[in-house]
Amino acid sequence: MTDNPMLSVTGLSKSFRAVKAVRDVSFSIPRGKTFGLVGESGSGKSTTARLVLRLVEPTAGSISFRGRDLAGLSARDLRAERRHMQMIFQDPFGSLNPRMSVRETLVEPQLVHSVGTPDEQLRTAERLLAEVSLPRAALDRYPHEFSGGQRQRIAIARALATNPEMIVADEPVSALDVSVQAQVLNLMRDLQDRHGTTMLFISHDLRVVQFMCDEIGVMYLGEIVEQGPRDRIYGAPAHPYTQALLASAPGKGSGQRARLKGEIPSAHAVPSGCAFRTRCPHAFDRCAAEKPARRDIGGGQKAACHLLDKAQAA
Ligand SMILES: Nc1ncnc2c1ncn2[C@@H]1O[C@H](COP(=O)(O)OP(=O)(O)OP(=O)(O)O)[C@@H](O)[C@H]1O
Repeated sequence: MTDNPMLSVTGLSKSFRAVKAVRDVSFSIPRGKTFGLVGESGSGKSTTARLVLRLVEPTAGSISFRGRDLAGLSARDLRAERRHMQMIFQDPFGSLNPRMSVRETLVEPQLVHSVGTPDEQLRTAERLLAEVSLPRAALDRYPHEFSGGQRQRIAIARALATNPEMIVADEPVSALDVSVQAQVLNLMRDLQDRHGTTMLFISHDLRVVQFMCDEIGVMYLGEIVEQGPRDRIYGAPAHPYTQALLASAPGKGSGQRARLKGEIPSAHAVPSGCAFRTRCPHAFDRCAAEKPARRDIGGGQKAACHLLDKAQAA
C-alpha cells in the first residue's frame, strides 16, 4: 500500500457487551482506490463502517483519515472532518428524509458544512442531478415519487454534495432489483473516476465487490481473515473461508472446493483458536488450540490460516 493512505485503520475492535462485533481489524486505502469488505451477514462489515464514520466508538484501535487520528479530534473538528467523508447506505428510502424535496436534500449538506453561497449551492444541486442522470425537474419532487434506483441516485448525489474525499458505501445496491444494480454500480464507478474519490465499499455479494474494488478484505466473525488485491482474492484465494465463499457464490459450480456449510456462529461465542474452524473442511488439532497469525503470502495478499504453515513446512 502507499505511504500516504487516505484511510488507515489499525487494530480496530468493537464489543457490544459480550458481542465481539469487530476484532483487531487493520487495513488502509490509498487515495482514489476502493477497498471492499465482504463476508456473510453478521461478520462485522457494517460495524466496521460505522466505526470508520465514528458513528460508534471503538473499544480499541485507531483510525487515521487524511493523515489525522480521528480519536484525537474535538467534536467540532470531527464534525468538520465529516464533510470529507460521506456515506451511502443500503436503504435509500430510509436514509432520505421523506419530508425534504430533492433540492433541500442536496443543499442541506452544503449548508451544514458552509460550502458555497445559496446560489452556488443550488447550482451544485443541479450539477449533481445531471451527474446522476436525473432531470432538473426532480429538484422539486420528494423521495416517494422515485423508484428505488432513482432514490439511490439521489443518495449518491447527496453524498457528493460536499465534494468529499472519501465515501463509505454500505450495501449500496443490495435493496435494488438486479437489473438496476448494474446501472447504479456503473454510475458509482464513473463518478469515482471523475472525482477521484476514495471508497470503502461493503457488500455480502462477491460479484459486486469484484466489480467495484481494487483491494478486498474478507471478514469472518469480526476479523479480516484474508486480504489482498482483487485478482489475487478471486484468482488464488488462500483462506478456506474465502475459497468456500467463492464456491458458494451463485452461478459458481462447487468445482474442487468445498462449499460453505452451516451457519456463522454467534459473535457471543466465538470459537477458540481459528474462528472458522467449526465450518472448515480442513480443520485439524492446532486450529482449536491456537489462533493463526495473519501472514504475508506475497503479492500483497495476507491470510490467517494454519494450513499456510503446513504448506510451507511441506
Ligand atoms: N448495536 C449493537 N448491539 C449489539 N450487537 C450488535 C450491534 N451492532 C451489531 N451487533 C452485532 O455485531 C455483529 C456484527 O454485526 P454487523 O451488522 O456489523 O455485521 P454485518 O457483516 O454488517 O452483517 P449484516 O450484513 O447482517 O449487517 C453481529 O453479531 C451483530 O448482531
